[in-house]
Order: sequence, then structure tokens, then C-alpha cells
Amino acid sequence: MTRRYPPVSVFGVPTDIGASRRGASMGPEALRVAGLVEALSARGVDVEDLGDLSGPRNPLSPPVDGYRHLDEVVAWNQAVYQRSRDVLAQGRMPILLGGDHCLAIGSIAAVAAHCRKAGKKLRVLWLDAHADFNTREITPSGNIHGMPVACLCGLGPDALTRLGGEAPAITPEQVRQIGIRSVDPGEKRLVKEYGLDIYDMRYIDEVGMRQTMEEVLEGVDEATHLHVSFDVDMLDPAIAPGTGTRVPGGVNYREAQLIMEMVADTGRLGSLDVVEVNPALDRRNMTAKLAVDLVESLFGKSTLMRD
Ligand SMILES: NC(=[NH2+])NCCC[C@H](N)C(=O)O
Ligand SMILES: [Mn+2]
Ligand SMILES: [Mn+2]
Repeated sequence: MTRRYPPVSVFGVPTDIGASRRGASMGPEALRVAGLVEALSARGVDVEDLGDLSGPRNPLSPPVDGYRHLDEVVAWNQAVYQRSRDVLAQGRMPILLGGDHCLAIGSIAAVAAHCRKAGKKLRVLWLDAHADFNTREITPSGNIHGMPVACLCGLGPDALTRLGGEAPAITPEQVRQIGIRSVDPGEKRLVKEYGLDIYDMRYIDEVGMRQTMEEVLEGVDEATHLHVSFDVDMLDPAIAPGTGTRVPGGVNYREAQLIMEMVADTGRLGSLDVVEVNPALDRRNMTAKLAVDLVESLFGKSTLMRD
């Protein structure tokens, strides 16, 4: 099946400000070196690379009042919010190259504001080993890349929950999490309290990825905007070692392809984050290359004979 895709604007956000381990700041360049932009244009996508945003350096300081680098995280996310908003206003699809996962606060807040204005129904697919639903009270690390989903749902400091003015940017019902296998004890309680829809690895093992994705995509229609927030640590570390918070027992190659292919089949992909690629921990850029391979599938590359 050949499908027309909206024009795409790629931008890099070279920071690891939301993490305590450095290196994700080199992710954007690793994804470019792996050929992300060329791969999209080879698929017939009209794609431009806007280069990298800039922001404060990483002081690698300890948490203050439960947050590590809060001011810097806010500054980077304001830049992400503005860039994502501008790209969407031009009728283009933003692809954020991270950087760590705290940056999804800015990208998804912008997408949510855009959907409200355009009368679209937003659904967020959160592909991750982690639920990223911590708050300052319960975080084991103070790392804000463990908090973006909570911030987007209105739990967190005003400067992050109100990036787009209103809070919450989204509600838990709009989120589907896939590949989860590491949730901190306090975080687990909060996730249950807020009713987040989590397709964890046990569930995927039991029912299979096809059934999982059918449930994830249930109700998606012409009015739906799908935002995919792809933390590469969703993948099994054997195939994706280049990331800072590895958890064994992740999604395998074929399962990951099926996720992307089934999203592509909906034709409703509206925006994308590719985050947590850490070249300092990678081998021969294999994690970035795999991420590019999967992004190609999100844009309709298929091995199906019936196509
Ligand atoms: N986006 C990520 N890789 N998040 C990892 C979070 C790990 C842990 N749950 C924490 O809050 O510190
Ligand atoms: Mn993660
Ligand atoms: Mn994450």
C-alpha cells in the first residue's frame, strides 16, 4: 500500500538534561548519521531538517526539592514547545530527535494544543520500558525524564505542566503505554490511581503484539491524531544497547516492526519523538540504525508480499 504522508520537519534537541547519565545529547547526530532524513526522503516523504535547538548545558547537579535540573529542563522544553507548535502551524509533521525523554513534555503539550484548535482527537502511544509517571514526591532519582507523562497529565511543577498555558495538557485516557517493565513502587500506585492504560511485557507475552496493538489502536478514526513517543529503551537491550536506562526483557525486532507497521496502516501518524538514543553506550551506532529502520516502517516500509 502506498500512502501519502504530510511533509515532515525534523529537528534535533541535543540534551541529556532530564537524565543523570550523560550521552543522550549526542542522539540527534547519531540518528542523522544513521540516515534518518535520507531514509524518509527515499520513501517519498517531503522532509526538511531544521537542525538542532539550543539550550542550557548540563551541570550534572544533584536534585533540588525532588527535581534535577528543573530550570534547564524548563528552558529546553520551552524551545521544544515553540518549535513543535511552529512546525504544526505550517501543516507539517514534527519529528523530534532527542535527547532524553523529558523533551516529550514540550512536544506533546504543543501537539495537544494543536489538536484542541484543529478539533482533532489526540492519542499518545508511549513506547517505553518505563511508565515515566513519577513526581517529585515519589521519584527515586529526581530525573525528570522519569516524569513526562505525569507532567502532561497535570502532575508536576507549573512551569512544566503549563507549558501550553492550560493544564493538564492531556488526560490519562488519551495515553497507551507499550513495552513497560520497570515501574517504581510509588509510581505504580500513582499509575493505578490515574488509570493509565499500560500494555506491559507480561501482557504482550501473553496475548501477543498483534492483539495488543489492535487494542491500542481501537477507536482510531479519521479525526484522530496519533503521537508516537518512542523511547528506544522499549526495545530489548540485546538489539538496542545504546540507551541510558536499559531494562532486560524488552520488545524484540519483529514485535517492534509490527507496532510501527500497524501504526502506519492507520494512516493517522501526526507527530513523533525518537528519544534516549545514547551513542556513548552504543555499539557501532546500532541503536540509532535500528531506530531509523523502525521509523521507516512507521512511514510505510513493509515486507508484506500483498503490498
Ligand atoms: N525516559 C526514561 N528512560 N526514563 C527512565 C526513568 C527511570 C526511573 N523510573 C526514574 O524515574 O528515575
Ligand atoms: Mn524508558
Ligand atoms: Mn521514557
